[in-house]
Amino acid sequence: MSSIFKSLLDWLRSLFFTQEMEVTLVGLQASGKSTLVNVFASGEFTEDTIPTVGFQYAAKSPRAKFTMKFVVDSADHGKLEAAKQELRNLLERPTLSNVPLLVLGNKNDLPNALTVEGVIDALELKSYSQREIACYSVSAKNQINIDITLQWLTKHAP
Ligand SMILES: Nc1nc2c(ncn2[C@@H]2O[C@H](COP(=O)(O)OP(=O)(O)OP(=O)(O)O)[C@@H](O)[C@H]2O)c(=O)[nH]1
Ligand SMILES: [Mg+2]
Repeated sequence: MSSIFKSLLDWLRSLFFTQEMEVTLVGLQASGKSTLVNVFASGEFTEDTIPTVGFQYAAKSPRAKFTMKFVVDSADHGKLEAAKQELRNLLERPTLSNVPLLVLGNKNDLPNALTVEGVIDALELKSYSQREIACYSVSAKNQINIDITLQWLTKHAP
């Protein structure tokens, strides 16, 4: 990674951590949630092959505003139907009706990964017309589009 790009990313990360917000990261098994949490917190990709039992907890603030991210393995085509259903079930909950949502198609470094348009289609994101949804294609491994993800989170902080 170039040093200018790295310092930009470090700056975004520091902005992000001066804000108080609560982010919930949801996704199917092995979509890369823990890896992303590590990348956001430390900037380092650590090969995380240990599945999380229960939930992983980074930091919490009492004044936190609630935002949500939904992680999809964009290279695992067999799981997209299940991801679509789980997302639909989640978004039908009345308590989540006003929560901004960012969908991340992770692992875009893999050769068969869907494009961002492919993720939008596979998850039928256009059917949620009443809700604020953004969708990015990212790679926790190669740190692709982690900058715009941090920007989105910063913008949605209180
Ligand atoms: N190629 C590639 N592999 C990734 C990426 N992100 C995560 N992985 C790999 O995907 C596997 C699962 O990652 P985890 O972060 O453990 O996934 P998780 O969503 O936390 O999984 P559970 O805790 O079981 O729900 C690991 O082997 C990671 O190294 C990525 O951007 N690219
Ligand atoms: Mg995990």
